[in-house]
Amino acid sequence: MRIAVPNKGRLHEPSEELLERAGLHLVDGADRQLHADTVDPDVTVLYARAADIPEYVADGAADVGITGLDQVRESDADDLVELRDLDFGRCRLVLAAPEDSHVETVYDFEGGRIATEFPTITRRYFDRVDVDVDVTEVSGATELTPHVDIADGIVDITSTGTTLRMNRLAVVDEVLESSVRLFAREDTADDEKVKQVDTALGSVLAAEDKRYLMMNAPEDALDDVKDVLPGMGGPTVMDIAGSDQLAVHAVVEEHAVFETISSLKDVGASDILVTEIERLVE
Ligand SMILES: Nc1ncnc2c1ncn2[C@@H]1O[C@H](COP(=O)(O)OP(=O)(O)OP(=O)(O)O)[C@@H](O)[C@H]1O
Ligand SMILES: O=P(O)(O)OC[C@H]1O[C@H](OP(=O)(O)OP(=O)(O)O)[C@H](O)[C@@H]1O
Ligand SMILES: [Mg+2]
Repeated sequence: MRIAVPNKGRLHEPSEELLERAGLHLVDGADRQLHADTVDPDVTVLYARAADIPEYVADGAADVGITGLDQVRESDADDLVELRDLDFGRCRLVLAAPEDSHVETVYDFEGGRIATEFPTITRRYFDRVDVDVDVTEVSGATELTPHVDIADGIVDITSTGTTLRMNRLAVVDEVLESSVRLFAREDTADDEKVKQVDTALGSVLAAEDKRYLMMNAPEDALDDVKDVLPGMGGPTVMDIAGSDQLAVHAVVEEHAVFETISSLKDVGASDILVTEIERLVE
């Protein structure tokens, strides 16, 4: 079973980090540029350009892929199914025009020229809104093209908005909201190994916004402690040898930790520990 992962660029490191955190540790090999073995002898990692990954999965060179939704939509690859939003590489594909142009809506582009690294998505978008434009594919520095009379507008990626601002471009419309996805082919999406990898990656995401709370509490405070802990399936309660205190463990939403600790102290809990959770399989 092969996982295609971006070989460079901004998605490379976070993708590898996610695999590591999911327990799919990469084993050092001679050519980590091309592929890497993992601790699971049945799972290998194949490195490819972010833009090529959908095609690799569609062709069967890999069984699952990790890349941006923009790349999946831009590719001609059919029969791909999205398994999971991996919640990084968040960006927007937007239609933008020079700030000083008279363009206000997409309809003002009728008969105009659009430069983009995403010609497929762009043509599909203009077809949908029924505006006739000439789409030119460029391979970088898209933001410059309206200023050198190559285009009247662009469709490009933005996240902080800095690049658009620096190039005096204003957003006219949003074309696509993107983030990194785990995807497979239709015919392999239900394979046991594919599901295992999906579950492992999902377990990292599920744990991210949770914390594990451990505390001691007097027996007669247990009901109050339970009331305070929203926890998943109630807290775990254990006797402490030679003590009239109980040990109470629970999983709590990260955003609720601050308030929960105050309430726990109020009802008599002590020695409260908060720890991160590596993975959580529900
Ligand atoms: N500014 C950004 N913020 C968040 N995600 C982004 C941003 N720019 C790109 N991405 C996401 O990362 C993916 C890959 O972009 P990246 O810049 O790493 O590679 P690239 O420029 O396509 O690769 P190459 O260097 O091979 O041309 C994009 O398709 C998109 O999903
Ligand atoms: O809204 P911002 O935060 O400014 O991000 C948007 C920029 O980020 C990407 O470029 P990248 O940095 O990947 O450089 P590249 O053109 O070499 O791909 C994208 O192509 C935009 O140019
Ligand atoms: Mg880039």
